[in-house]
Amino acid sequence: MDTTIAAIASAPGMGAVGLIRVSGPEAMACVSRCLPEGRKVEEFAERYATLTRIVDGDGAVIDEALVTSFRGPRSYTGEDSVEIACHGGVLVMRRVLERLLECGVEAAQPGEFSQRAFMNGKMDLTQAEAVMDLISAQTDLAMRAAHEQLQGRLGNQTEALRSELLGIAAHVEAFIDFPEEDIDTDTGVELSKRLLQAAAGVDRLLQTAEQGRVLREGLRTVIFGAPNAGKSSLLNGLLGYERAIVSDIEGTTRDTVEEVLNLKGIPVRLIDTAGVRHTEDVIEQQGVDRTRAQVETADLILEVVDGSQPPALRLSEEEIAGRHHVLVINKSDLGVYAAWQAEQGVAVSCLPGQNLDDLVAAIAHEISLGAGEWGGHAVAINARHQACLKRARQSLLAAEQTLSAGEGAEFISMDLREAMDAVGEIAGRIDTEELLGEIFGSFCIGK
Ligand SMILES: Nc1nc2c(c(=O)[nH]1)N(C=O)[C@@H](CNc1ccc(C(=O)N[C@@H](CCC(=O)O)C(=O)O)cc1)CN2
Ligand SMILES: Nc1nc2c(ncn2[C@@H]2O[C@H](COP(=O)(O)OP(=O)(O)OP(=O)(O)O)[C@@H](O)[C@H]2O)c(=O)[nH]1
Ligand SMILES: [Mg+2]
Repeated sequence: MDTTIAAIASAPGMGAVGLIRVSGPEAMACVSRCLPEGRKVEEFAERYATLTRIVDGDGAVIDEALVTSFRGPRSYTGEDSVEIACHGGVLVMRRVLERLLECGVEAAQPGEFSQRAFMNGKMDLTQAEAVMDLISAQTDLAMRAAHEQLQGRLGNQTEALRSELLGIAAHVEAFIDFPEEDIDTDTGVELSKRLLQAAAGVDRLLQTAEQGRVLREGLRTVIFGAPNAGKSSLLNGLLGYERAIVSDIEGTTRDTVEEVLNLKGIPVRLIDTAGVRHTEDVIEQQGVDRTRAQVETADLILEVVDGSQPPALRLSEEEIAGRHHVLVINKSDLGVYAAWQAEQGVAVSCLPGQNLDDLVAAIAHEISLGAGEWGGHAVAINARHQACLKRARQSLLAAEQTLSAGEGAEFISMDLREAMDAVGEIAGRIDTEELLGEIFGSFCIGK
């Protein structure tokens, strides 16, 4: 962290304005070297944009830019920082960055600005993660969840939990200091109650894992069915534009086609697949294999059938057991074949101009949208938080069992310490560089 780093912070590619970020002890000095003779960032009004030229080593102009300085600790990273808002040309930004590298800065690693902000106590780990969630959010609901986390909601909850555990541990440890004293019945009952309450708190957080995963990654929704059932037509109908090729030739879709649909705030990753049938065509067969693989990992299966025809190939009972599954009886405009009437499904038509509201409602129902389960939670944890919380729960339950079994306080204390470590890890009480590197390494450059 004694180096000075720089990166393009705006999206890759051309834009009206491009932002280059510089952070570290030499940020102002390095940027000053890129300015015309006599101009110094140190003399610019701090936190105000100043118009200046950026020049190369020979004094030739690279660009005209707005430069803003932030003196640490009052900056995003907590270090001295400078932002250069230059023209958003790919070449312009690259030239400015190259000039900075000549002037002594190093190219930032992915997530390095946020990692520094974390190291300098500007944000906890859940907030740093929330920054990335916010950037990658695809729906309002996902954005709101990221915002809650960025405000410190999850970090505050886990830190409160940790401090409760610390309180319990202090109580338990008092008995270790006086080995002749056993934990008396009243204290044992009280401690046990507090341990179980803490475990219940952990459980409540764990229950938001599924929602968190879907908000971050989207609900993997696979459109399955025989060739010509109208799967690609359904994809297009739900999206509201012609994403996939539709034709009356069986086997039109060969590879999977994926697009995100915003379904009442939930990002739904719709995956159109190749129609499943027996085929001698090796390429089509590969498509069919891909379809089968997609079905196995789907969060939701939309099984599309041609309702104007008698039932043929269907997913088996075993294949849909315990899965979110909606039967879509398509081509209802041609009349629904009698055998389908008895089935639990949604009759639709994917001809252009038809509305698919009934299907959207059925999907929403299937994933419990109607029950107000979405968006009601203040937090939605990610996979890393989930792993920490599972460890914490296990240790808490172990501590409670040790207590109930009347075993020594030092054993309870050990379990509690493990639980505290696991909970503390969520907000970033981690002492290995490696783990941090792994987390921040998945961020984007310039963040
Ligand atoms: N130009 C620009 N826009 C940006 C960012 C940025 O870094 N630069 N952000 C980056 O992601 C986000 C805003 N987040 C920020 C958070 C804190 C500070 C900051 O300077 N904090 C100081 C001062 C606080 C204050 O003045 O109240 C501090 O915490 O001490 C800056 C940006 C979105 N927009
Ligand atoms: N009448 C009617 N025709 C439909 C409907 N939906 C799709 N079709 C027609 O059915 C044919 C097949 O549609 P696709 O969407 O390509 O079918 P698919 O299931 O994707 O087929 P494959 O990609 O070959 O597996 C096309 O000619 C569509 O226009 C519908 O609701 N009503
Ligand atoms: Mg198709």
